[in-house]
Amino acid sequence: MVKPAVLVVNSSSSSSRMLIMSRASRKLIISSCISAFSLTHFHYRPLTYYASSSSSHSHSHSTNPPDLIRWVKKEGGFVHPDIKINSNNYNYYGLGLIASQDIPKGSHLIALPNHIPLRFPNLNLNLNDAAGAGATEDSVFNQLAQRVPEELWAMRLGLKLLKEKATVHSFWWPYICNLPETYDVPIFFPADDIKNLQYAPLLHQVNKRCRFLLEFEKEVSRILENVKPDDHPFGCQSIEASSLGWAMSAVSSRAFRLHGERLPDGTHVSVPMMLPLIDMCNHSFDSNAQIVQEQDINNPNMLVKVVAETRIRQDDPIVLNYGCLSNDFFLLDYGFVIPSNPYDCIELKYDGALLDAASMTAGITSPNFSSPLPWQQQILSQLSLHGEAASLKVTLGGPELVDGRLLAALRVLLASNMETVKKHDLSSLRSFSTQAPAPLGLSNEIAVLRTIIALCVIALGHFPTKLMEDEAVLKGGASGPTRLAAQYRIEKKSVIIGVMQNLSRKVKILMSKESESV
Ligand SMILES: C[S@@+](CC[C@H](N)C(=O)[O-])C[C@H]1O[C@@H](n2cnc3c(N)ncnc32)[C@H](O)[C@@H]1O
Repeated sequence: MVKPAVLVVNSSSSSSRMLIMSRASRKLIISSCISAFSLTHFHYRPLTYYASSSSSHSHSHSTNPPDLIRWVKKEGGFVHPDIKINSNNYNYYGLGLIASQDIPKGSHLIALPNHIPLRFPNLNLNLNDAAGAGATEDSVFNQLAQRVPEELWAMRLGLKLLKEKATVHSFWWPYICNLPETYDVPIFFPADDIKNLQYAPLLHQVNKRCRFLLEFEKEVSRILENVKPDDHPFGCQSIEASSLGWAMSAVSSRAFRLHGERLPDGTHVSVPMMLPLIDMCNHSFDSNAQIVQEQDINNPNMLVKVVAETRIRQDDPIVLNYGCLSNDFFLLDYGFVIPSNPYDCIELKYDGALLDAASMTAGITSPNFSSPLPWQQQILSQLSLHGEAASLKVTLGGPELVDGRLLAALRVLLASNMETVKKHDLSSLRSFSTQAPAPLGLSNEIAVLRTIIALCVIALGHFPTKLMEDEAVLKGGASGPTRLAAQYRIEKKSVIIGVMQNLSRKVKILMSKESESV
């Protein structure tokens, strides 16, 4: 079973695409629709790409692409006779796969042989040869790929996609023609809409990607400057940040991670790949199909297939679960937001002064989060919330509701005596179970939950707009990135409100238990 590792978005057609660095409030028009590259080499196609537009939210595929199902079958793949590509919900999810008849559970829907997926080539080159006289097309390509940090692996596979897009007789041309021409991911949002995401961890990621693309554009141009036409991986076309962004978004929104070669410890490396036709399936947490990889990656037979997990009724879309991801990942990589996403959460920095403020707001006198006692510091260190190796990122929301480390820290710091705390191990202090609803006593637990509720109030106050204002943006008919940004922040605020409501209910129950016990 594999999951998509990256994602897509698209929006309306537009004649310009922009990459924005919101932190510096700079709006950089990276290129006009089709840049003035020169087609100096016969075997290459122009690397056209289009920007996401701020005016509407619609996927943009080319108008008359080759028949993808026919191509997959011609290449030895299997496609169930009762599935077809559907464009009826085009404006919302883009294209998708749909059942034209009832399909029984367990049916094989699609199978792809080894040569159809698009993956990063295993070049195994000596990097010292990659520049200068000994450079070949592969070595130049490899040198570019080596410049991409591991965490931006989508860009690495994106380079391969751009290379194939530039090649006239590319084997993958029928697939590439079917890819959306635009993506609604935040790197293509106008500066104001990036700013309107209003949530620092996501803004940080968006800025990081934009900065990387702008820097990488320069590096690519430097590396390709003196490369001979025959060795140029992109047919002598200039590669701009916007085409790099297109490729990275195409991969991040459609790639799946499959098992690669087996390592000595028995595990497998995971290899991101683009899976033609399979990547036409849209996402649902309530999926009706799943990807199954049965063969070794080097097996020439069927590499990967999609199997019906449930009975699929006529006209139902065929949907995969892209993964239990937060809306940050869905938006950043795929360009959409899931309403009431059970995996969405907010990140906070564990900060003594902030917790003191929250605790005092909750009516707790003299909290000592900023100055924990030595025995409390010791436990905080065990929780990695104190000391040099501390990792201060904690979360609220999602399946855990309250980060176990945060919960344990609050319980310990609001505890009046060390002996009671020492009777408990860390795992019970971290746990939010109904069996042990208050490991350090009712009043300690009530103070802990009230502090978290106050923390939520502070977090909500950090958003520049109110929920009602965001909802008015949607009601006002905003579209494209403005709508997505509003949806995103509505969901983030809803996560916080959900945590507050849940904890308030728990406080009520604990208070009634407390009054019963008096
Ligand atoms: C793997 S592709 C699926 C095929 C795609 N719809 C197309 O037109 O080519 C993933 C993209 O489909 C769209 N998508 C998939 N599932 C979605 C969902 N549940 N809600 C909104 N958009 C979705 C997003 O644009 C996402 O980036």
